[in-house]
Amino acid sequence: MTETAETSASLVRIVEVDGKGRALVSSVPLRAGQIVLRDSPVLLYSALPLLTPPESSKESPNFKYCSHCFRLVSGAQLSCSPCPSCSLSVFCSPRCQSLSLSTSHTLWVCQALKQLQSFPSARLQGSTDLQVQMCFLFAAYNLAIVSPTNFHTLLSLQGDPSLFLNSTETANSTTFLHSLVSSLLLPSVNQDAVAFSFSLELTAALLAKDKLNAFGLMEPFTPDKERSVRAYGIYPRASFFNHDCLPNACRFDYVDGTPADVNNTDIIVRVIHDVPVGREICVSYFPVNLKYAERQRRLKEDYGFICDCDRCKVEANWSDQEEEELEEENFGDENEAAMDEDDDEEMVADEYGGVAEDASDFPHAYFFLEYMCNRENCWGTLAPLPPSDMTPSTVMECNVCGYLRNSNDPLDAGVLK
Ligand SMILES: C[S@@+](CC[C@H](N)C(=O)[O-])C[C@H]1O[C@@H](n2cnc3c(N)ncnc32)[C@H](O)[C@@H]1O
Repeated sequence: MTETAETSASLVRIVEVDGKGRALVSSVPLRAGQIVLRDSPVLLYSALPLLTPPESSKESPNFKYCSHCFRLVSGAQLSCSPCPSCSLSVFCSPRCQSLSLSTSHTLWVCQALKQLQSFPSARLQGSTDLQVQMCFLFAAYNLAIVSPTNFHTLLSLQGDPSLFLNSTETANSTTFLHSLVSSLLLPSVNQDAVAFSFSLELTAALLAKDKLNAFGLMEPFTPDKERSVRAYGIYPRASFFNHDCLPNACRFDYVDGTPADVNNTDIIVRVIHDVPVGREICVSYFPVNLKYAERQRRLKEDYGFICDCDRCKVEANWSDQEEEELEEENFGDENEAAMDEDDDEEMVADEYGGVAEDASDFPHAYFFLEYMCNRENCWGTLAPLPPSDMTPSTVMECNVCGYLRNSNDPLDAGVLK
């Protein structure tokens, strides 16, 4: 991937779209596979339960990943010692440990973790969700201390405090988390620099920013396990991508990639097919195989909107039976997305990845054939590798399992890596 953040930054621009808020649209015609954005996180935090009893701390799920760069800690590194002070964090290298002291694992974070461990609250211990939210709040308030500018950026993202104060249940857990953070002795922060006053409202606002904008860095893919998240990150520029159930872009990360890569937690967004100038670039906020009702439920509950995309408009009219049949045909067994050869005739892509009018009852069939990974239990999205000299690559990469496939090969022809 040769494009830099600087060159790709000019490929998209931010606009306001009615009913969606800010959005990213293409400033130039884009070629399939082109990188439109590379973004680094302003903060990262573990998605795994924070608290484990001290006697079993070596087996803590958190110790699978470096607490700073979130790489899988493997082989000889398994003997890495946890932070001697809090014993809740582990680092994959002296470099990560040393960097973390001024960034992710400052004295305050370390002491706060230690205090939580020493005086555990039964409510916190009993809820993984609260532990993960607590982890986020540590990272967010720590950001206010180590980088007021990035803290401002976090506050500028979409997300209103009312999201975490509007029902008795959420207000109750927000109040609980806020009082826990309050008890953990935030060091004196230069209030002018960060321009915030520590309050329940602020904690609620931060939780809302996290809920609407965090990207998950997944645990390594295995076909026999559900997809699960190892860490969440806030990527401010990537946060401007809106959702579409038939996305024209998808994001990649290479967290466990080359050991020398110091930007291993960056995310890279590539368009999956050609996109004309002025078109909104959207990603899918979850795997594309989810059914209409499930997608609508998640978008409403997690992101607060009703999706009115082209795919939803079509699927809103499907009967349960039709949905079941199409589910069988497309998402049934591994490799069955190939469908019958006869069906193929109706699925002719136009130049921008859309399909011909006569497929109006299932205009997205082509999408699943072409851009959905057919490995068992993967449901990732495929995008071509970046073009070289604007010549599109024929190699498609899956953004979940990472496999590479030549798009000219039959779907069951196996993989390149
Ligand atoms: C990660 S942010 C995307 C950027 C956001 N539009 C902004 O102004 O910052 C997610 C939020 O954008 C809005 N959004 C995203 N996709 C949408 C869509 N397809 N239709 C309506 N609103 C959408 C929702 O408010 C959602 O909670």
